[in-house]
Amino acid sequence: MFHVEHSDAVSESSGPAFHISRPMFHVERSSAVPGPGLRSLRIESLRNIQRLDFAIDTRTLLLTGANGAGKTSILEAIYLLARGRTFRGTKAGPLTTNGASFTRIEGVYQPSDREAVRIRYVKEGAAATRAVHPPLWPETGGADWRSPLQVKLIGENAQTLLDSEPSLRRRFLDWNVFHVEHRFAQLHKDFTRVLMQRNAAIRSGGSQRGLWDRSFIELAESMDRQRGLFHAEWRACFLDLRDDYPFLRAADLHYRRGWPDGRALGETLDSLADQELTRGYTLAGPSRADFRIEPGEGRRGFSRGQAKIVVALLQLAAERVHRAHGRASVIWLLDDLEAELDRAMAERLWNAFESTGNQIIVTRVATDSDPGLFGKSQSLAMFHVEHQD
Ligand SMILES: Nc1ncnc2c1ncn2[C@@H]1O[C@H](COP(=O)(O)OP(=O)(O)OP(=O)(O)O)[C@@H](O)[C@H]1O
Repeated sequence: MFHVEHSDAVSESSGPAFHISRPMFHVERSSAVPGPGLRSLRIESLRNIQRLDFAIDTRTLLLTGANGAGKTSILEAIYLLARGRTFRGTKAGPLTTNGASFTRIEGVYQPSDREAVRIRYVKEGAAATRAVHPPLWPETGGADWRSPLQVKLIGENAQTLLDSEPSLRRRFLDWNVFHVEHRFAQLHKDFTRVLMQRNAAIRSGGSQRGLWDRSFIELAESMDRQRGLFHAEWRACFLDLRDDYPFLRAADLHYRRGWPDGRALGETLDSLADQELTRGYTLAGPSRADFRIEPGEGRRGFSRGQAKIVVALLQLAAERVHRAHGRASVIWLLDDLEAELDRAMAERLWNAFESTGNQIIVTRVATDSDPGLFGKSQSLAMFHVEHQD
């Protein structure tokens, strides 16, 4: 089937100021049954979106519009459905539309292997709830890391991952480890509990510290094993993807476990005993783990655009690992993918995302009806998002 449709922008929202067009551009070059993906999205009172309701019948959804139109807010809505929290910092202000009392988002997601699920996120004041019908994993109550809807975001400042505090990278790493080995969540929880007890023992003089060391070391080694296994596969996928980007020719992805290689954790902790008493917390173990991209060839770092590519490749590599383990497919949320990239790089990266075969929701700053490099997609609907102040 091949179908291209152009139409003028028509308001589909009942809100006075927010508009999304009917598809301005619709292409279906494949007759394949649509794969897993979000089939519909309804938003009420999220940022500048008073009301929005639309169906998605393509693999790629392109949202175009001027700055501040509300494109990122649509990605945010999908992210809220998937993870129950926003990706924007507190600087973005309250997510509920000024003057409204609640935010409600509803989506229908079609997984690859079972009936469609309806996911609803509601936030009223400080309280937020998320519900999945029918519930898929009653035993976990739908804890967000096992949400039926999985998303991976390349957003504004994606580069922060590379130069932020190690805690952000640890969270990123652990999130990805969870999706290969679900039992990692419990391990992480148990470890955090023992770490807190051990830290409390250090702060109260250290005499009870040894009581926690055995379980601390056992849990630490299990966590390190899981992280190490994931890293080995992740690194292999990253090195494979890296070959398409000459500036990454000699780059590598290293994992640091949180204590020196070739040295037992118990021995390391013994050697740090006095320092721990002075500092008041545990100085070695998985809570000090990190990962690094070494640029190689004597380079000291990456430009902003290069760093964005690196982060995108880290996400693509993680997705390959998850796929190899039979995990549910993710939806890519790509916010202004082209920003900071030259045309050749943007095209290369876009091809890498498209070749995953997963659903992609991508935004583009544009006020015309040109789909740009996304126009070559196999299955694309383009909407224009508009907001009139
Ligand atoms: N609580 C709120 N109530 C009403 N409007 C809000 C609220 N929070 C944010 N906004 C507005 O909603 C809009 C959100 O824009 P968004 O970031 O989604 O736009 P965008 O199309 O992605 O823009 P850009 O291309 O510049 O990234 C902004 O204009 C912002 O001022």
